[in-house]
Amino acid sequence: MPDPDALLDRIRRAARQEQFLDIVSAAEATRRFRAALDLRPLPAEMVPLAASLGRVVARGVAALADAPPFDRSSVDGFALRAADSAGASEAAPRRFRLNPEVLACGVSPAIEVAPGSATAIATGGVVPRGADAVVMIEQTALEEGPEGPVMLLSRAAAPGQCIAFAGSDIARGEALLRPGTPVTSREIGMLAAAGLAEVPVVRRPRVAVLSTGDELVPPGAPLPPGGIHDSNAAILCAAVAEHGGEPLPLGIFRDDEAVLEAAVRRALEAADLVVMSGGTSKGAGDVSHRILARLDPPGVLVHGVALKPGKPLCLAAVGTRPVAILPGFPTSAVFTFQEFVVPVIRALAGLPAREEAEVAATLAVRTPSELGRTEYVMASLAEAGERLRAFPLGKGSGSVTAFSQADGFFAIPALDQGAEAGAEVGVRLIGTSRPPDLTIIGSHCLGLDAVLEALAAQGIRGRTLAVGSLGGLAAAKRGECDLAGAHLLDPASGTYNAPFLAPGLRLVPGWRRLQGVVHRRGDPRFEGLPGPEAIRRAAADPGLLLVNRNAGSGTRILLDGLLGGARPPGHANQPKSHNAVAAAVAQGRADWGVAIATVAEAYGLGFLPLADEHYDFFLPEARAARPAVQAFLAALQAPGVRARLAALGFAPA
Ligand SMILES: Nc1nc2c(c(=O)[nH]1)N[C@H]1C(S)=C(S)[C@@H](COP(=O)(O)OP(=O)(O)OC[C@H]3O[C@@H](n4cnc5c(N)ncnc54)[C@H](O)[C@@H]3O)O[C@H]1N2
Ligand code: MOO
Repeated sequence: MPDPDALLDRIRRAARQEQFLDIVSAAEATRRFRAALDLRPLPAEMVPLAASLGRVVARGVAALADAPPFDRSSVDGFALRAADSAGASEAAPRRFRLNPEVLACGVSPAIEVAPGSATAIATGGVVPRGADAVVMIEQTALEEGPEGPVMLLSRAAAPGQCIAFAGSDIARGEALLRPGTPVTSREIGMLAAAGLAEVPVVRRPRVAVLSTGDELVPPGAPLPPGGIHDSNAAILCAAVAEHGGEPLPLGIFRDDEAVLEAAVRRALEAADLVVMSGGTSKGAGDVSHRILARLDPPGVLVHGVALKPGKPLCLAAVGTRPVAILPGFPTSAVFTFQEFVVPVIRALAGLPAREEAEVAATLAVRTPSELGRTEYVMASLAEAGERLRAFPLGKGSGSVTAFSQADGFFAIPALDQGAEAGAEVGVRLIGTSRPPDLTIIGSHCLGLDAVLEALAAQGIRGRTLAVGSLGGLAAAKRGECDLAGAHLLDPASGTYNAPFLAPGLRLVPGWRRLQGVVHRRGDPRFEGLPGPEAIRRAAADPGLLLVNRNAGSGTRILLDGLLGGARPPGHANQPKSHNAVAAAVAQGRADWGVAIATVAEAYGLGFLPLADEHYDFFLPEARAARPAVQAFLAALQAPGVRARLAALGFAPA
């Protein structure tokens, strides 16, 4: 175990080199940020009842009216004096003179119920003076007497029977809502019943959201080479609204200090809080934090947090107005936003702290971590018997999907270099995701989406975790998934998947897909060659660059077999998906690779067939009876799914 002080010293020195001169812990960053801000809820404003949904009650709201507003009959029947009914029975019914009025809803009674009399009343009718009970119509009969109509009652009534008394539900002046209550449809119903047309709510904090970066284009606009869609602004604005704020999307700004400074100054005038993303690290274009030095004090409070994702986070205040510059990487941006900015928005919005839930899980694979930063690892959860298993998404800070698709995250402490497979981790849950009905781990295939969509239409939620064919097989053996998708070639027998079966596993046939060499159309070095011949020539041509695949993938096993030990240029470039291979070839970063026909076509690439491989599923016997698994097996055979698979280019197994 290294000496922690010496380690911290090393980390500080490294941080200085990185120019994060004052890197602090997450707790210290939070402390400094909060100390500089005024975190009381913003002032109240009155809004119409219908507009109060989702807002936060600013001050106590008292009822303006009783509910019900009068003593009200809760049945259809007759209002009478309970004392007159004493002794009534089927054998000896009591007789009541019927008063000449009928108290429908909304009718104000004119006739007092005198002893020995009764008045017909509807559910919701006003109980008339003199009456102290209502009897149900089913317990009565009517007849015509010598002095007019008579009601015969066959059961004695108790005083107060079938009457809802005025104010018994809501009493005028009663406190209905307390400050800090989020208004839902339930609160709105009570307020309406108590006569309120307007509600005092906390003014929503206005949060200006700016994206910076020359490469950014808004979603919907075509991507130029090197361009990226601005996803941060979209997720941040939506998250602002989710936590009681009002987003002000201010758009995308180039890495131009003067333009950005003017935008930040405008944002500070219009908003209660300013959130930027991008340009906070150390690149030449990273200008955002420099601007803050020129605004009103106290300025930058924190720049650099010993945290992953999120190291370059910059927290500042202009007066007591919070400014956060989030790292540009999407996972880093949204993670630091959730950790540091959401509590501030909620406080200003008058909302209570967010509820946080944590579950215990066993880590499925060894997870390395950078020394010196507390690393938060986004993970998916899968049920494995009694226990939950945590699978790190392994997508890194630049991923857009890591935070959005994770069930939660766990921490690896700053002084650890990783966590071992089998370690117990506490996973803090994100959002409202619950474990899926069906977990499929292994090699991902586009065809799987056709099956899972059919299941989704039946209300069955499937989840796929792409860990490669061998990873899926291992997970199936450990009983951590319902199915493992695989396309594993056994070179000795030339067959797929079956040779890899282990006790307790069953093989479910999936479909066949064509693997082949992908190249740019028209490239004379490939055009027209048979696949295996193309590989032999390409491997011998030093001018051609390969894009390989990751170890453990079925495609890599196939390619390794065909290369026969050769390591052509580009061999070390090993992305994890068919799409990455196709993109590298299409964009000219490589000249050839191996991928499936469906993907080659999607990228407009030339395709030279190599192998008709089988994509099947390993099914742990212990899971076979689960309804979601049975539904999956049925969907695999369904004509609609088969047709979709065929349309995508997948052949029957
Ligand atoms: N030499 C060093 N390089 C980097 C360091 C470092 O310490 N030394 N830190 C790394 C870490 S950690 C992070 S996190 C990132 C964050 O850098 P920036 O905040 O400066 O972000 P950018 O460089 O502007 O962008 C990074 C990345 O994210 C994409 N991006 C930016 N904005 C958006 C957006 N609105 N929507 C979607 N994607 C966005 C951008 O295109 C880049 O790909 O720096 C490391 N580098
Ligand atoms: O801290 Mo950065 O957010 O690792 O990727």
